[in-house]
Amino acid sequence: MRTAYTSDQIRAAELALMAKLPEGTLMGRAAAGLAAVCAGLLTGVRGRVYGSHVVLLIGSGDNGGDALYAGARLARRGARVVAVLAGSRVHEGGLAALRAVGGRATDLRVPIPEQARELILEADLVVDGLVGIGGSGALREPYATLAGLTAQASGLVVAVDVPSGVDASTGGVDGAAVRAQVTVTFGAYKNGLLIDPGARFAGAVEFVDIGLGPYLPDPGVAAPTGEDVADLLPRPGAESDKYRRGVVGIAAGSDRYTGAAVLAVGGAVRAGAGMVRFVSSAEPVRLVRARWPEAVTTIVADPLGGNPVEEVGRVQAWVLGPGLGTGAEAHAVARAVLSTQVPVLVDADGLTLIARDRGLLRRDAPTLITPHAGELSRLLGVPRERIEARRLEHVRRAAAELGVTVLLKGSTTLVAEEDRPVRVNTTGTPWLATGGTGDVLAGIAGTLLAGGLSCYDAASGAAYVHGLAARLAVRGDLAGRAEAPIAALDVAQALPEALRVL
Ligand SMILES: NC(=O)C1=CN([C@@H]2O[C@H](COP(=O)(O)OP(=O)(O)OC[C@H]3O[C@@H](n4cnc5c(N)ncnc54)[C@H](O)[C@@H]3O)[C@@H](O)[C@H]2O)[C@@H](O)CC1
Ligand SMILES: [K+]
Repeated sequence: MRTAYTSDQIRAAELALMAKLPEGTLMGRAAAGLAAVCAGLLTGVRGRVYGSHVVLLIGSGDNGGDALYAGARLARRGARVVAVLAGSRVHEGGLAALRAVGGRATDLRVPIPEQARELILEADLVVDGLVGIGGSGALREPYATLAGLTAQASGLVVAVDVPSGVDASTGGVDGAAVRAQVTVTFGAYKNGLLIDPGARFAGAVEFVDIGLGPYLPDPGVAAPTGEDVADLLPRPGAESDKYRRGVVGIAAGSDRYTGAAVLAVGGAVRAGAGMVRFVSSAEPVRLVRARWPEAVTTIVADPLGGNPVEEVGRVQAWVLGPGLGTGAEAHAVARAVLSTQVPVLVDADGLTLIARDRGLLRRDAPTLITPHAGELSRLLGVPRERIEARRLEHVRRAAAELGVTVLLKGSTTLVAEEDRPVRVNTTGTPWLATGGTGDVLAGIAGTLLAGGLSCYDAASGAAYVHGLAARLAVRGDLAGRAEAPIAALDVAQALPEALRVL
């Protein structure tokens, strides 16, 4: 499990560790790690460090100090290093170290002279040491202009600890931020490196151990690795039969919306359900039977005329909602499913129904909801843009207010349950942003719920496997071939391979 922390948590741990070490030790470790990564990158693109042009963007805090000491190390190896001093103060020790080995420093405060632009645009490497975990709010000038200029850099951009402009604790970005190819982070991951929009600015994250581990508190955010997910997933044993492996019920589709049902059932079948019981009106049932003969189907002609899921037979978990519709008949199906005593996953139209009738969520058995930001917006009464900008805050709030497990879809999928770290999924791909992939995800998570996983584990395991399957589908394999667009059914079809390589 890769764990991540807020700035305050990191700072407290650093204070505890620093108290036991000679002054400057931690910055020395950070700068050495940063310089090593930079040297490796320069060697990769230029063949050597000697003679390369390095520009350091230096703010007034210790983040700038790290960059200056690392710049000094690079200058010692023959790099031509220029520090752009953007703050009202500068880390004096770091600046002296850089000057001692022939590095230059240019004091470039507002307004940004043309020279700063040229330096940034032409450098082989730009090191962003403007602000780290001490940053708060939108970047002020001249930092904002400098951060914006990094987008035009022709060389590499490496962020120190966290890209300046990204809120390390939340991943929020208000205004300009440095867009890095690599972020070298010290001591522990910061939440903002894993959660969008911040994660998008961080690029590849390189971790430098400065000895903080024993001093870190319980994490607020955690990203499961493939190994973690493999450990979670149920594997059939000698004594397994289809009932023990888990029967998942799927109440989805309507005569108007049939595709979502086919995709959700596909996700469940391909994720390895012991059995899928599908209940819907006649047309979706016809299509599901044609595509997935493995599913056992029930047609409900009149959901208002009695309990619509009574005849379905025993299930260990339900998936409710994809393509279900939002009228009175769909409401009757939702009420019947949510009245059962087994875990229920609510997605898509099911979310519209519970947004209108919160009473549906009053139940004893576990509930997992899987909204995207728009659907969560309706559930919380918060504008979609605000949710997108503050995903961590809102997924936590939804779990607390609704008393359910919440999987918030998006470029980085988050899973929240009260009193647990928010789980972040790292396997997604932008190609997943296509219609129907959410239905497949619902089917996978439903299968894992039916297999006995908790909502929290089923949601994070499903997100991981779903993202991995999408990556496989995009490339044909994991061997780095070119990427191609995918359809939702491709993701379902790639699930067995994803489970094999996990
Ligand atoms: N504390 C420690 O033990 C260690 C800290 N390290 C480095 O120190 C950094 C933290 O240093 P600091 O606490 O000095 O803080 P930072 O250097 O991250 O930033 C603080 C400075 O930035 C300014 N600032 C804050 N928000 C701003 C904004 N929106 N626009 C413009 N300026 C803004 C503040 O006025 C202050 O001068 C870490 O990110 C890391 O890079 C490392 O050297 C490892 C050890
Ligand atoms: K930075």
